[in-house]
Amino acid sequence: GCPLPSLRRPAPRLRPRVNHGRPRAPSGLSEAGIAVTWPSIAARAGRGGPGRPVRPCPRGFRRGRGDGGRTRPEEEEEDEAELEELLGPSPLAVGPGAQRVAVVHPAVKWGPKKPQLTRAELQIAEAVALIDTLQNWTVLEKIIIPTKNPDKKFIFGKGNFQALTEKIKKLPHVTAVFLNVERISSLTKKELEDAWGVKVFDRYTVVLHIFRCNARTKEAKLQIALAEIPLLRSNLKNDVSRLDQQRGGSRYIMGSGETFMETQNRILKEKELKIRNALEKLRRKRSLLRTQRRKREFPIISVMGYTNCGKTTLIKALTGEAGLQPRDQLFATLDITAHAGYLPSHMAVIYVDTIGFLTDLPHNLVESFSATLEEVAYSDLIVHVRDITHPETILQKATVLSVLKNLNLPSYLLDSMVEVHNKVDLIERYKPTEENALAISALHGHGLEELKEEIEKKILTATGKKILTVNINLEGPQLSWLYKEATVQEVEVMPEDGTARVKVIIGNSAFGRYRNLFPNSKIFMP
Ligand SMILES: Nc1nc2c(ncn2[C@@H]2O[C@H](COP(=O)(O)OP(=O)(O)OP(=O)(O)O)[C@@H](O)[C@H]2O)c(=O)[nH]1
Ligand SMILES: [Mg+2]
Repeated sequence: GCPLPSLRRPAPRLRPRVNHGRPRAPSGLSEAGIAVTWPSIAARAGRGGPGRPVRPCPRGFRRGRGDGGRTRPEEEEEDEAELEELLGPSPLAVGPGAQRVAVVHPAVKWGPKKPQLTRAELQIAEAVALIDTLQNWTVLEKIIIPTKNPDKKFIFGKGNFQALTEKIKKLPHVTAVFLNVERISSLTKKELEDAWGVKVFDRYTVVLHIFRCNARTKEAKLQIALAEIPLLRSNLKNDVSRLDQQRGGSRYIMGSGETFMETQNRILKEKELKIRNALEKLRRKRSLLRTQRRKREFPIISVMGYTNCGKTTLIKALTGEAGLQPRDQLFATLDITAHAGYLPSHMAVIYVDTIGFLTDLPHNLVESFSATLEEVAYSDLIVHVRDITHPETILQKATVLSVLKNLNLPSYLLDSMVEVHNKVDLIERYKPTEENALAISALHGHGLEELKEEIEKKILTATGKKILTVNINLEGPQLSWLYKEATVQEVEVMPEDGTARVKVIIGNSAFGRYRNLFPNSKIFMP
């Protein structure tokens, strides 16, 4: 089924809490709208340093993503009404019912279109995984049909088509055929449906359906609605030309001077514009969020990788957040969500969970989601997670790297990327062949300490921060200055001489100012 969750109301603004003695919670982030989820501190007793009480988790943090930071409730209600309208039922929706599917994969036999890296069986396996992702959908039959050119209007040769039609007709329990090509025209779809007597879906429709079922936030829903527009447009063209053939010539809508086609096209154009505007509004809010993030200086780590490689599982393991739900599904995560965690030196960071990648992801869909991925440009580090047990792990890596390249990310982000080889619990004595790659099991928690060390090293380089210990006089202003300008991690008081050793994470410019202001303060570099 495909439940349609109702639109969530923005939560009220939250006030950040002052918090000394341990890393501050990145509270300001939730103010600006992104959901930052904060791991339970109680589960990390001992992290706060010896003898210091461990504070409970800051209250009021929302789980998942919402949209906050708005001021006028009337304006919000208007937006909400417009969104409800834009996100109403789609004519392209596949419907919630169960489907028993025959997967038909046209395998290219020869010629320039022959895929270099992917074998037909693996492509079929991915097609089956897409179907299995959908509740109530099952694969009854897998059929590979040789073809010369899958992009042609008629995907199969005449003989093949007849054989296939006979085969499908002999499968009485099948309710739909999933033709594993990127897209078929609505005309071809209709012809095939007439010939086979069942519904016919292409990759685009199936992926779109999965997205629709998994979308939780307004932004994801809007992006899906946007991805549907070109499909609606081409359907309209086909429908109209079919009508014209039947009736002979265009019809005018009474009194309007517009043909049916023109009216429908105009309506579509208006809808597209509205969706783009609504998305733009959400994005403006997010850029506000970015400035806030910058100001508060919480390093951001984007966790990326092929779908189902274990991104969500890894973030769950790194943040100890129980609410995260990794699923053995493709595109389980559709929305960018942020989650707070600590690095070994107690530095607070934000991990960003992202949408997974897929080879041959329909072009329009990638486009409608690339804006979401552009956010990655504002992170300090990318962690690339790979499912090292997958037979196509090398192709998957190539796909991810090529998508990342097309996002126009700053080169330092690509150069500093951390490559993580996940699911090593499934392979005996696994050793990465790539230099610098880290072997982990996100599920069983192996290799996570090393990973955190590596992340911390790179984050310190990326953000130009240092970790150091300074000696201060408790009567002087140093301690409160440090609390204000840097992140104080530990304060070790020496009562006999009224001083303290303070461990801080400090940016370059703040460090320069500290040295000017307190030239006599002793500094211990690590
Ligand atoms: N054996 C094993 N399974 C793992 C490991 N990490 C993740 N998995 C499993 O892989 C599946 C996918 O995990 P997710 O964390 O949802 O993957 P994802 O990359 O977030 O997937 P999408 O959001 O769909 O792109 C789940 O069934 C996890 O339990 C691991 O280290 N070992
Ligand atoms: Mg996920």
